[in-house]
Amino acid sequence: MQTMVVKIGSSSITDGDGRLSVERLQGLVAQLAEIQLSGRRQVVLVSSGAVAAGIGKLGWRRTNITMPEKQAAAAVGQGVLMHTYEQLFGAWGLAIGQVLLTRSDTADRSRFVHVRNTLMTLLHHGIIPIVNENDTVAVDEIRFGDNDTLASLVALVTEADELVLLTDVDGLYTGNPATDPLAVRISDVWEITEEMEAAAGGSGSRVGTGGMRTKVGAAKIAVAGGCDVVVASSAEPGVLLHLTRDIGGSPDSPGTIGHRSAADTSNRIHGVGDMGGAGNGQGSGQGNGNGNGGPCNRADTISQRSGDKTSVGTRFHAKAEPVSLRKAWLIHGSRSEGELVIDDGAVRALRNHAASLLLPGVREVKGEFREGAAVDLVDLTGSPIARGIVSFSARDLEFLIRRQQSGERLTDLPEVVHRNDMALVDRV
Ligand SMILES: Nc1ncnc2c1ncn2[C@@H]1O[C@H](COP(=O)(O)OP(=O)(O)O)[C@@H](O)[C@H]1O
Ligand SMILES: N[C@@H](CCC(=O)OP(=O)(O)O)C(=O)O
Repeated sequence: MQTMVVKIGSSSITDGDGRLSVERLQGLVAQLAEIQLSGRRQVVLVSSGAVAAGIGKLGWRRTNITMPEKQAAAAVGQGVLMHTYEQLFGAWGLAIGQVLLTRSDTADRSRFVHVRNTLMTLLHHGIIPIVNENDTVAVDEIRFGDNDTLASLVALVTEADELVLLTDVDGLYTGNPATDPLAVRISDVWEITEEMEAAAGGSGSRVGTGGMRTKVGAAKIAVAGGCDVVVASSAEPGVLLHLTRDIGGSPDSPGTIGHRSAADTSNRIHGVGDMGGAGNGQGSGQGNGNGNGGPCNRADTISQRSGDKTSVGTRFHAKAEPVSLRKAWLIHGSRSEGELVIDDGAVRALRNHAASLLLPGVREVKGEFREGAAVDLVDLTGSPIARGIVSFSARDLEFLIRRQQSGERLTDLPEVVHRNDMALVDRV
């Protein structure tokens, strides 16, 4: 069965006063339950709202709140949130499981694997995982900080087919629609450009965190791993039902956004994805009905397809040749513990010949790390080339480099970073 990760932002589950709105949650849960129970998808929910729910429950005001107070509010609110979900999903006969994560849970490979096993086991038993950042313990160095990024990693971990980011706006616009009345919605994105990233601004609400910027960042991660991403409005009636009813329909109806057939999903992360039949709208932007002028021109250059009134939200299409889960994890999930400066010959070998990194290509070792750590491989100017799992500790590597420089011939050494344990930064 296909897996769909749905992230609901704080702005979508709170009322005008910033308090948790059970009514809004009810509508979304009803859709998720229908999707899960009909067998159309197995659902993973990433839900924000702990801080908002806590502040509402405690009667605090959001302005001038300190970090410990925010974390205390999350401690209260997470309970309120899960109690609410428990009741709402329970009414449909569905069980839920709470999964609270920090960045360090994905940075460490073995914890990443444990998180994956837990999520997969919940899914196997038909239990809906409800994921949030573990706000009460997360400090800056180990924080995702926004649930969009967290949701994209959850999509990678669960090898999801689709990540839906539900928010208070119906997609990515050519500018922030809260401040730019001429901004138009982009309906399909085949390649995330710098211009597009620049158009994505911060949060428009009092309760939201990352705004569109973190959603585009999340989309970048998920599409590299072979997962389609849709940014859509939670307020649109039946939005999730639209998105899941439609595999194989006509390209422009709300029901046709999905393009992956059930048969081609098994290879979605490890193999080559199939974009068959989904090539519509690729290329320059379509007319957006705005006539001439700035926003119109901007839309034409930054969107592959703008101003489409019929589709749901913005769909970021998965890369046709996704990287393996391990490589996606290396670049986006792991935390680098050091740096290897490599010479130009090694850069060429890595980039052009898919080679492993051998000792003669390593010029310098920076940082303290043990064998098996994730390290960045940078060129002589310091530009990042790749990240990989290193076979030696920093100390051993330095020792080997010194022996090599003194003229000793070192044979039969393992690769410093094996190709299978390496991801090039510009490919992921
Ligand atoms: N280019 C853009 N297109 C659409 N929305 C944008 C854009 N730039 C900034 N935004 C803002 O992003 C907001 C959604 O993000 P956010 O407030 O963080 O919501 P959530 O709580 O759902 O994560 C929108 O309300 C909008 O004001
Ligand atoms: N973990 C926080 C939410 C952080 C966050 O990213 O919020 P949002 O931008 O509304 O998705 C909470 O539960 O309040």
